[in-house]
Amino acid sequence: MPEENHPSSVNNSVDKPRIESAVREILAAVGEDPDREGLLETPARVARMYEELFSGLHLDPARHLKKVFTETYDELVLVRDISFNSMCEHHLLPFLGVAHIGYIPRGHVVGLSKLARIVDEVSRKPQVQERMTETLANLLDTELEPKGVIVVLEAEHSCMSIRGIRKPGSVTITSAVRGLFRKNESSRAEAMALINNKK
Ligand SMILES: Nc1nc2c(ncn2[C@@H]2O[C@H](COP(=O)(O)OP(=O)(O)OP(=O)(O)O)[C@@H](O)[C@H]2O)c(=O)[nH]1
Ligand SMILES: [Zn+2]
Repeated sequence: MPEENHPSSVNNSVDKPRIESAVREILAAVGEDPDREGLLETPARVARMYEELFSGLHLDPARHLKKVFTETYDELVLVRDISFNSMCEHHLLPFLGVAHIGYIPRGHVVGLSKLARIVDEVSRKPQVQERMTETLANLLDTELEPKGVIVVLEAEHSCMSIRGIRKPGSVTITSAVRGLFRKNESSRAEAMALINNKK
């Protein structure tokens, strides 16, 4: 089977040699010696790391939501505390946290793991937290056509923790609602209470 069709292969759309030469340039530009022993393999490591961290650029997360199960259940389904890490597009530093994904089915449900799979895949690209939140909400809304969708992300941005304003511990919360959650305040409040009801 060719590598690009192998299910376990990371996509090969990332130009690793190009990343390697760019990383050598950065090392030289900051005053390092890219040829010293400890740094010799660094450009190749960074290239492999970016291939992993940006793999979402070349994947379609909607494919995880194509297989559904017919169910009459039409109350809230909520998976809370799905850990994720993404990359801030302004500084290329990670933002890390948890996603809470809820929806009210309309005749069919999706496997619970698929909600975590789409969080993983959507997270693996340079972006801002607001867009990641909207992307997840739109994906669920379009693919599942549920009665409602709620997505809440809580994350710490390392561009705010380790540089610049340096406020470790600050948490950014974003939310996106669709359908019933947009119109119905009590449904939204119920979902938010479950999300916030942390043990
Ligand atoms: N809205 C939003 N802003 C983000 C996100 N990630 C990082 N930022 C912000 O992006 C902004 C970029 O601001 P700039 O003034 O262009 O860059 P900067 O001089 O490095 O900013 P400072 O971080 O304030 O030093 C900063 O305020 C970051 O905190 C995000 O997911 N959403
Ligand atoms: Zn940033």
